[in-house]
Amino acid sequence: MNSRSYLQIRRIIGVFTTRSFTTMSTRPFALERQFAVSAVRRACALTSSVFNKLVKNETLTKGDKSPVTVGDYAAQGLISIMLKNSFPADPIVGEEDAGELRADEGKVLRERIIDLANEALVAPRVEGDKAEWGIGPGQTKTTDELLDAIDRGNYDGGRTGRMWTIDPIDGTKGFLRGEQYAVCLSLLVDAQVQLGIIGCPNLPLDLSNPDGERGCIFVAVRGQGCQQIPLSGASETTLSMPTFTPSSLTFLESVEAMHSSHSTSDIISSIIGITRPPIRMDSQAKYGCLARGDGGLYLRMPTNAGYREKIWDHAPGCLLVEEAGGIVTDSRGLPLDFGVGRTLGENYGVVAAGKEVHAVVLDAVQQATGVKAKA
Ligand SMILES: Nc1ncnc2c1ncn2[C@@H]1O[C@H](COP(=O)(O)O)[C@@H](O)[C@H]1OP(=O)(O)O
Ligand SMILES: [Mg+2]
Repeated sequence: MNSRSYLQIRRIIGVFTTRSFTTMSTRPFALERQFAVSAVRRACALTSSVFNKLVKNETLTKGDKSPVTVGDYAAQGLISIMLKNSFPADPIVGEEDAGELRADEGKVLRERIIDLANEALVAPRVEGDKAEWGIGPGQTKTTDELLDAIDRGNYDGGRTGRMWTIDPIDGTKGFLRGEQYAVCLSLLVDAQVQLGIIGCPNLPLDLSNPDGERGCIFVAVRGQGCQQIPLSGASETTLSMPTFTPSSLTFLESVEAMHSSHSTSDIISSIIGITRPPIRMDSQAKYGCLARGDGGLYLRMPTNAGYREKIWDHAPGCLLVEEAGGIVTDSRGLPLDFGVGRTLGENYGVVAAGKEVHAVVLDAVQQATGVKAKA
């Protein structure tokens, strides 16, 4: 075969495989999933670049959170621009708004953010990326376009319709320490999470081998299982939670005791008979780890009854665990309600575990906290 006819055959195969993926797929939310993987992959590259440029190579004064601020705004802007091009009618509940950046004092931050967002937007397209999503060479945006995109995250949420949630850098303290953080995105339809995805650039593929390969995306579509996709480009695997007995559980919990009460978890632990020390980790990476079988239990016990958990902090992770076979409720045993608005409403914490142990854990949570079961 001469090289010309070989190229023609390759082109035909290429066209056929692309079409079969995009138009012949009848799976619900197939395009949204393809989009979300692309957006989160790009945002993970952006946040890793922020870490390498602004955290690793600069001497920060203690408590300087500006790299997180830059990364947060740039990643939300990037995902929001992609959403505007892909699903222009869908509103967004995002963590950030551009108010501070529009003021004169925001000029330096603003310039850094525009540069980083544009760098991420113009990166070459990889398999699965579509030019019409506003990505690839030449797709730079102006300052106003980017600020407007960030501000599209101001939707109030609610019980009806489609909406996306974005948490561009969840686990900011972990991000600054060079530990775990996550880029989180979800699609809700009538207050039900239909698609959840979190990118964890620093997460070991195998927690028992912390020096091994790092970086993955967890993605779930309702009714279609939960998958882990290595950021290296290796093929995805479907996750399912193994069966645990109560005493063989290990807790996953926040590093920050202000975010989840370590002392309440200790009491629950001793009621259940758990002897292993907890795995402490920042961000929704905990939900991804739970879904793939690490630990068997994630508890988030309120430290402050007045704090309102945000929907972008739980919607993606919750679906990952449910699609891997687990159960996620609050301390009353009720499903998390994503239809209240931007928050989950009153704070009853989170109890996420395998279906065999969830009832036992919930009972221990209620004994320890005095929260009553509600039908
Ligand atoms: N008092 C609190 N209780 C629970 N979560 C909190 C509290 N304060 C902040 N958070 C949120 O905890 C999340 C990180 O959780 P984790 O410790 O599991 O990594 C962040 O999204 C952070 O929100 P925010 O980004 O608005 O500060
Ligand atoms: Mg968060």
